[in-house]
Amino acid sequence: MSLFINNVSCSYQDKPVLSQINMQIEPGEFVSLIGPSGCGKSTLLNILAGTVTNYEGTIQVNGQTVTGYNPYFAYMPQEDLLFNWKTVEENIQLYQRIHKLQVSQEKLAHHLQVFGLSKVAKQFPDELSGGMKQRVALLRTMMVERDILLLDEPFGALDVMTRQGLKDWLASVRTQLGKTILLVTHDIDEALYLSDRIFIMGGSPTTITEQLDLSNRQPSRQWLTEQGDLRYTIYQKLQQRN
Ligand SMILES: Nc1ncnc2c1ncn2[C@@H]1O[C@H](COP(=O)(O)OP(=O)(O)OP(=O)(O)O)[C@@H](O)[C@H]1O
Repeated sequence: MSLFINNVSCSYQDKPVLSQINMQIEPGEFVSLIGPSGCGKSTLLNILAGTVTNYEGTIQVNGQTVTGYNPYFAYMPQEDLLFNWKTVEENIQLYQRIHKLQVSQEKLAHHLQVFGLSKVAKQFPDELSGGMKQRVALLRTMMVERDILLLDEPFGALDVMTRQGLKDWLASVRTQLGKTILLVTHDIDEALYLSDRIFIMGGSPTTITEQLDLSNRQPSRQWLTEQGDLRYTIYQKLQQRN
């Protein structure tokens, strides 16, 4: 589904945080949102997810204006928030029930396999590595069957190697997911590796200062090592706060 964010501005207690944010995201696109800490990235995701409502501007999904809680977005917050007393499978099923969805055992088994989680389906989250737990959290979010995934620093708490493994994995399954994905990250390499486009946030109040089109790249670790100039350009833009 397409997502248009039109002139979105938001303040907390009269202090402007976001100003005139404009983004046009095409169906199936993977875009990253990168910006300095505290610039309002989570606020924007919360506006989309319907939990922050005091904003100006409009959000459109497939040309329809949406407000508040709506059936288009699945939101994965920074922490995995899994229940340690439920197995992997039960965590996913419980989340489905909370969202009033029914999922067949067959479909669940298929998704567990795509996510490389079949062997741990009967295990408890605290028996798994951090990377595996994040996969469970991502699968749980994805199975809510919304068309647009909002991922807020999903790999933020992981060590470098686990993080790289998950990036490789997400790059390999993203086509099978068939979703429009908006990823918030602090990590320039993560954004370069995974995205069709990168939106850079900056200024005070925050707006979109730049967007980079990477849709013609062939993402690989080799490609990434050759992107020194691009990485430096993004880094410089992130330093320009005003
Ligand atoms: N509920 C709130 N009430 C008042 N101020 C808030 C609230 N939520 C966020 N803020 C402020 O708004 C600004 C943007 O916060 P937000 O969490 O959206 O930024 P962020 O870019 O996601 O940060 P980070 O990268 O550190 O996660 C910050 O200055 C924050 O302190």
